[in-house]
Amino acid sequence: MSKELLKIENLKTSFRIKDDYYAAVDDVSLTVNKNELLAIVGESGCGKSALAFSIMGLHSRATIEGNILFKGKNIANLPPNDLNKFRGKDMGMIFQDPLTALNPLMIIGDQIGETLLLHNKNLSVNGRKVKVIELLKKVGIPRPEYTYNQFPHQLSGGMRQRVVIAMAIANNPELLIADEPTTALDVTIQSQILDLIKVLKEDSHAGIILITHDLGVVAEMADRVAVMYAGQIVEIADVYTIFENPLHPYTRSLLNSVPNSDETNSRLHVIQGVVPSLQNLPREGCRFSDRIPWVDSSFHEKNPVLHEVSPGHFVRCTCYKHFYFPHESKEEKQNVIS
Ligand SMILES: Nc1ncnc2c1ncn2[C@@H]1O[C@H](COP(=O)(O)OP(=O)(O)OP(=O)(O)O)[C@@H](O)[C@H]1O
Repeated sequence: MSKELLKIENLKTSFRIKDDYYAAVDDVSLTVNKNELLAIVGESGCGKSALAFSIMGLHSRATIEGNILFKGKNIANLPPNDLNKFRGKDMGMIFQDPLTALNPLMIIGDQIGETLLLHNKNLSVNGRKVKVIELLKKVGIPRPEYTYNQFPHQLSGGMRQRVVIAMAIANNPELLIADEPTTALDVTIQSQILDLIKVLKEDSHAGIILITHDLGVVAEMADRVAVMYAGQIVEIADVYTIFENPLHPYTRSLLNSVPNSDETNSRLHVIQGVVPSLQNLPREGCRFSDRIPWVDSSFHEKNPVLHEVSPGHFVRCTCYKHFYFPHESKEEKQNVIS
């Protein structure tokens, strides 16, 4: 049986702004296998959430082009009723902000119970309660019977995120999408939540898409990494390759902008500028070229495509062969990939 759980082909998600449509996700293709954690990284505004919401069918006003194949079935543009058969059952999502993901007027037990009921209409009231308590225990809530009757505002941020995870995994999804699940949490709680996601992967062999800014988390958790810039994947490879042999200037800039305790003398690189807004995104040529103006424009492709430079390692635009950091020594600059 195929290991492939999700296959996205040429996905384009566009938002209407005034009278025009602008693609926030532009020609993205990727796969997620069972028992695999694919991390998606990139600065704010690169299109990571737009991609996650497209997979879950959560955009109400966007146009979606391309294919989203879940176990071979194309779920792009399915009517909500058909999509609901997958959402919350085969596919679960952990959102960035647990407060907005929970209903403030409903006790925790009823919220999780409702998710169970949606996909298992025969579950008795008692059976549901037993299952909810089990789920609360599974996500590490210390007094599940007590928390069952609490409202979201009575819980700490970490506990709320655990509840959101319990909802996401209630129906044993085969695909779990976690969109910056620890952004709103302090560092100790962050690592507990990430450990929980790791355990879930080990226990259920689900495929997981983890969207994060945190490269430390990526190094620790991911099997493969997709680096997104301005709506496109600019590099994708297994986690070891991304950290040991990053090629795209954007990947290298991201990695080089993070302090590394092993290399106390190395200089950090500050990526110039910001991700352009949707209306100002360059739609032709290398989208990252404006942020590396010291690299000669002739080195960029006119229509950059993903090149497979080694099995499973794809890089967009041949400019990677000529990239160097301005602070690098002459020798290092000459050492660029030929
Ligand atoms: N509903 C919308 N209507 C118009 N533009 C949108 C909409 N949602 C997102 N965008 C724009 O699409 C682009 C990608 O946004 P997205 O939220 O996917 O980025 P992101 O990489 O997830 O950022 P963050 O890490 O901050 O969550 C941004 O320019 C954003 O302003």
